[in-house]
Amino acid sequence: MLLSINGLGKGYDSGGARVEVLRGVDLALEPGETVALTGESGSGKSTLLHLCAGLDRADTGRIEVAGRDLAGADDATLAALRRQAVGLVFQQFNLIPSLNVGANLAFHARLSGRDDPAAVAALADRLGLGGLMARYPEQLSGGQQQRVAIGRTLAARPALILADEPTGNLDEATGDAVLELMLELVAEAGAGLLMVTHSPRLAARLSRRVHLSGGRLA
Ligand SMILES: Nc1ncnc2c1ncn2[C@@H]1O[C@H](COP(=O)(O)OP(=O)(O)OP(=O)(O)O)[C@@H](O)[C@H]1O
Repeated sequence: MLLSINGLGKGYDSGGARVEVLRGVDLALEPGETVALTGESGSGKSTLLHLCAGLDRADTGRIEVAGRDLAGADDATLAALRRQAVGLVFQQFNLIPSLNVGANLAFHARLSGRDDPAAVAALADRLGLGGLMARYPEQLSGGQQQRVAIGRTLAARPALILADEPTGNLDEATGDAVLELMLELVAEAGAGLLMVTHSPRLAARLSRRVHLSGGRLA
């Protein structure tokens, strides 16, 4: 099992009151599965993704990534997990402005100890970025920047990819093309994907859909 979530609970203190956002979330994701996570604004989708990435800690329940329990893990273990097993793609591309495309692509692979220049070059070609390696993020279109962000994540070869509306910033045609490419590359890598989207149309392109409502998944 790549991702295993049982009875996950998370709340926040907000203006003196406690708001329980997740109230017993269960989810299992196998390698190679792509799961769309839908839910109304404020239902807790980003909260769930952050917990899966080890960026925040749950109040109750269990969450395991590639067999490692995140609840009991110390900060160093969580940081290592983020470097080696989990890849994140956000709506904001979060590219490093002072690095060119080639260096942005290699950055996470280096951090995770999987820097392989030939593999990065092949990935760049697949993403249609081969001719843009010397450019800087500000010299790219939104769709190109998001392809770099996806490539940077995939170059580190994470087992689990967490994506928060990865095409939310792009026009429909560009977003569709970028998603198609991402799904192809994720499938080739045999990785698992959990992707937040507001779009039922995009959700239908993934192998399964789960809906977050009232703090639980259905
Ligand atoms: N750090 C925080 N402190 C207090 N409340 C928070 C915090 N983070 C999130 N919340 C609250 O938790 C709820 C869930 O937020 P979250 O961002 O997970 O929802 P979401 O489903 O991703 O929403 P959207 O689709 O609008 O991005 C919201 O009511 C939000 O205001």
